[in-house]
Amino acid sequence: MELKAAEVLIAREQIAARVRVLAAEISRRYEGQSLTVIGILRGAVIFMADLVREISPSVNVVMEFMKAASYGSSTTSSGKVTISQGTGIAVKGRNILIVEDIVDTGLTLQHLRGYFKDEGAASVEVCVLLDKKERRVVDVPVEYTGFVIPDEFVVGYGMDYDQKMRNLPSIHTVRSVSE
Ligand SMILES: O=P(O)(O)OC[C@H]1O[C@H](OP(=O)(O)OP(=O)(O)O)[C@H](O)[C@@H]1O
Ligand code: HPA
Repeated sequence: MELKAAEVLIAREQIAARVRVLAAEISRRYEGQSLTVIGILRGAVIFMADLVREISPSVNVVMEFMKAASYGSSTTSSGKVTISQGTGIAVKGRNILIVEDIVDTGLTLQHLRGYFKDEGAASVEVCVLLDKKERRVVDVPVEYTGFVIPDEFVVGYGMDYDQKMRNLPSIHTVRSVSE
């Protein structure tokens, strides 16, 4: 099936406004401290780039990236999540903020939270732009959430369908090209 972007679900201006609010909360929480912000490739890249630039300079931000893989079909996860590309940093004693574009089943975040805890992080928090709450299969804490969205496939602002449409500045629903 081939899909294309349909209606705008969240416009770029709405995203920008919400990112500023999230960054302000994060700035208050980590004022005067160091914070290692970990973007989960690839979907989080654009959100993370905008988020870190809105965090106050009074927070000492370090940027890192990692990649997680979950086995299963493209739309359902089997529950087996692995870190396919780590950061290479020593996690012990750091304040970690995991940045994700979207939380769906929650399995990826559950695995990543566990990983950073096990590695001895001083603190672990999560910031997601979108939360598809209805899809959750595990109860995983998310400290900072941009928007709760319905169970609809979305693209843009970093999110893809078949690696495409990540570059769209707004978040869109999709429809089949034949429609
Ligand atoms: O809550 P879950 O069900 O675990 O799903 C969320 C994960 O799925 C997406 O990544 P994806 O595998 O599509 O990779 P991408 O970021 O490269 O698009 C998203 O970026 C999260 O990492
Ligand atoms: O709606 C979505 N779009 C893109 N990637 C995703 N990964 C989980 N849900 C989605």
